[in-house]
Amino acid sequence: MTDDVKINRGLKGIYFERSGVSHIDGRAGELLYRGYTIHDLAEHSTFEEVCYLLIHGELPGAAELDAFDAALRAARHLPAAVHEIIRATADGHPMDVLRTAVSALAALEPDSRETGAEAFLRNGIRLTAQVPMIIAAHEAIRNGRDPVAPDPALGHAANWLWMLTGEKPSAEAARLADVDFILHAEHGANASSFAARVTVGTEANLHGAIVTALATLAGPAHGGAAEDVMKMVREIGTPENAAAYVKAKRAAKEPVTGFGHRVYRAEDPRARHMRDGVRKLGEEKGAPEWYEILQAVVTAMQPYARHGLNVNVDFYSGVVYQLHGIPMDLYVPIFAIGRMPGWIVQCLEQQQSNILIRPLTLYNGPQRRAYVPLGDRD
Ligand SMILES: CC(=O)SCCNC(=O)CCNC(=O)[C@H](O)C(C)(C)COP(=O)(O)OP(=O)(O)OC[C@H]1O[C@@H](n2cnc3c(N)ncnc32)[C@H](O)[C@@H]1OP(=O)(O)O
Ligand SMILES: O=C([O-])CC(=O)C(=O)O
Repeated sequence: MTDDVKINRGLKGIYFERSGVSHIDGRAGELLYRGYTIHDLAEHSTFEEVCYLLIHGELPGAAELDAFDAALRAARHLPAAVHEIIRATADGHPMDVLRTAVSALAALEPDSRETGAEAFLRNGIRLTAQVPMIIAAHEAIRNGRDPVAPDPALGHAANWLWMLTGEKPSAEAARLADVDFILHAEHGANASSFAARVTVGTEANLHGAIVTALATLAGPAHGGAAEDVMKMVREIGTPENAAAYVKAKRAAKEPVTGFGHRVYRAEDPRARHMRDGVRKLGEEKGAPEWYEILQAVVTAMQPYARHGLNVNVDFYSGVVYQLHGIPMDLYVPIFAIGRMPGWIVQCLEQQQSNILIRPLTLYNGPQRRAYVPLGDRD
């Protein structure tokens, strides 16, 4: 009932906490994980190494990495009841199936209710290993196949492709998936990580926070964008149609998906790596037109770049998955595989200096008024 309060809708530009995990410079288009640029990590690192870095704060030594990797591989197990739940929900969107299965794991694995750093770490590693298993098992079951057992000889990305397709991936395909996971691993107070922190703020457990995060990631303004970009590319059909498509969207004041970001004003630094992936893979697979359509959209959006409207990470990633023959509805779940360490470390940070996250809404409903008994209402 106060008129002079400043409302920060969407919490735009508001710092709600300190974090030592990732640094985003939106104007420069720079992203650091624990001080290392995303470019160095994408070029030289593996997802397992990045998980260790994000969670423990330092790059691992060889023995530390081996132990971390062994723990991840040892955690590749799903209770039989989860396969039953996947069967029962197999016709649903993979993101709904994934969220339901993680929720079921909370009820099936007794230590999931434990809180505290040690429990978050233990459950976080287990969930990091289980999330790709759930997605791959769903893909097998909905196509009438039995889930593929994990291969302990394969790393995280290669094993996920193996479980998804039942075929051993090439080194290049495994590396591209690995880089994709690295690029999606962490991004500060994005909507899904913030939602996970809100859950932990109530002293809830990690499984609950990951369920919250999965629900939040699914929307098209966040992780769902890659799927929408692919739909857009299909709708555009040929590079010549891109300008008219963009013009119509702008005239209707609708967002062009894969563009825009709450923090970046320069190009999202992660996009560069995915752009290279689309170009190379498109040429390799004899399908260069996808890259050409995307670039035609970028050209058509050029006039808006000076307003800070550039491509984000998801502009190119959908087409990379498409070129790999991965169904469109798996694009958001793939983002979730990559984002696991980000969610875990944000939850750990939240828990280490916990506080209930509870902002205010400024009331603008009716003034105080007299209650009218049911029989006296019009
Ligand atoms: C991994 C990720 O989550 S990355 C984001 C993935 N999402 C998408 O790609 C969906 C498309 N993008 C969007 O909807 C938005 O850019 C968001 C939701 C990501 C960010 O939105 P906000 O930070 O709230 O920006 P906001 O909506 O205020 O946009 C600022 C201006 O840019 C315009 N704008 C923002 N995104 C777009 C877009 N994709 N296409 C066209 N115009 C856009 C807005 O219309 C607005 O213009 P105005 O000031 O003239 O009204
Ligand atoms: O930071 C954001 O708002 C969205 C994003 O790019 C991410 O989660 O990777």
